[in-house]
Amino acid sequence: MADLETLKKEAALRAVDLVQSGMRVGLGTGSTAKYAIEELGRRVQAGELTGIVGVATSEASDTLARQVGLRVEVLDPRALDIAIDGADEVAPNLDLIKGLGGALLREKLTEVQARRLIIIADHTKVVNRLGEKAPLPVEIAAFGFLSTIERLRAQLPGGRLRQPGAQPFLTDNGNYIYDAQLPGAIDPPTLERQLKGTLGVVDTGFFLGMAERAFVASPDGVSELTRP
Ligand SMILES: O=C(CO)[C@H](O)[C@H](O)COP(=O)(O)O
Repeated sequence: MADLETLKKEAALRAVDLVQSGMRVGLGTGSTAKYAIEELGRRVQAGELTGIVGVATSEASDTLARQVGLRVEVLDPRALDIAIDGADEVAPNLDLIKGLGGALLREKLTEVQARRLIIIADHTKVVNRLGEKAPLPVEIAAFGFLSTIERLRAQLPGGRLRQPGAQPFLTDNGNYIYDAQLPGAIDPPTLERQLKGTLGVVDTGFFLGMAERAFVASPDGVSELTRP
């Protein structure tokens, strides 16, 4: 049976097939998006794609993209033709939870400007409802974070500051992340509005109504899901 890394790569390659010469491409973050960036670099180096400009959603993806020979520019107000990224959960309507890799803010800032957001994932990321497996990452300002967490705990009690070691995890934007377990019955748009209205919250890992399609790889092959 194909291992998860093989599946991630298969999904990534399908998404890269949508990229054409001259496109401005949003470059996602994470172990699945990595395969898409590497393949884009390979096609550019091989001369199969020309005039590609990448806009990276994290410092890590920026570094990788340059290493594989992609031209990388910062995000400006121009639209991106396409963005390719992974996800932590993919709901049947293609609403997503993202941000376990910690890049949610730059991902959202970038991908909201993409004409097409293409998600790449292995089959373990597909869920019936958001929050089924993954926590919802909420990026919060480092200043006053204990107060912000108290406000968040009043809404989502089962959560914790992301702290892999002695110090809290620091995002590329100098912020912290609160990983919130979601209760069973939530309405993502309502919760998103509530959280975004909470003092100290910068953004959430809900990506609602943004993805156009998802390539999901399983041992049976790659299936293509589109937004209903
Ligand atoms: O949102 C993300 C990073 O902020 C990633 O896209 C998400 O965590 C999926 O990562 P992976 O492909 O490594 O499972």
